[in-house]
Amino acid sequence: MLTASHLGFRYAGIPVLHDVNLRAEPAAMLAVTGPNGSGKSTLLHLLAGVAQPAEGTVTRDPGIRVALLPQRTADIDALPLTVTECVRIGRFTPWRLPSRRDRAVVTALMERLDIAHLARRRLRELSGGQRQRTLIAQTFAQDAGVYILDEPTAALDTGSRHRVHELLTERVRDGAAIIMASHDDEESALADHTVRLAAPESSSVDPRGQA
Ligand SMILES: Nc1ncnc2c1ncn2[C@@H]1O[C@H](COP(=O)(O)OP(=O)(O)OP(=O)(O)O)[C@@H](O)[C@H]1O
Repeated sequence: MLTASHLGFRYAGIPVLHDVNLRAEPAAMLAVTGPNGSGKSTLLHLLAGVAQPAEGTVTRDPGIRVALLPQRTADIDALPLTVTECVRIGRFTPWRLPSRRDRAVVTALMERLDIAHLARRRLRELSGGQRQRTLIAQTFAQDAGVYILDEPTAALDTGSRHRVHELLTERVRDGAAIIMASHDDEESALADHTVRLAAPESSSVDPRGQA
């Protein structure tokens, strides 16, 4: 579904990723792990196509839809969106009004992620975990073939975490590919495969880690 070959990336000449190779298969989950600063978010941006690699290639199957849940989404807080409007963006098609199915998908996800009671609240009025659940709902509203998730449950309590994990497992069962950055060993254990990124060069943490 999505393949990365010999990926390399630098910020202002400083190398972050070197020779990273991975493949996202249908009906499988891939965990991306590694210490802070090892380049997990950078790698996910390259895979989603929001940044271009300095070396190597990312290839996606023709027609495949890729949904990205970034770690930092400060821009969206500036918009005066309600929770429902934010989730509905996941179904957004500019040339038509939301269909009955769009509304049903949005409602079901809001109930699943326990944000239905917040429907009319603005994003900036939410707690960190409520906001994260809203953005997860927006991502899963997209009916994508590949979901790229950057530490999706980092801000969530145990109950919410389990809800998200159930959703991930279901999407995989339905044939999606999931690529997920995570610091949590229990969460990474849900994955079928793991890519571990090496510690940044200035750090002495786990120098064996190699993608
Ligand atoms: N926009 C940027 N400009 C310059 N350097 C950056 C930029 N974004 C990230 N970096 C640097 O690139 C390296 C990798 O960052 P990245 O956010 O990809 O790591 P990460 O593994 O996702 O970290 P964390 O676990 O803390 O989320 C870090 O050293 C970081 O300081």
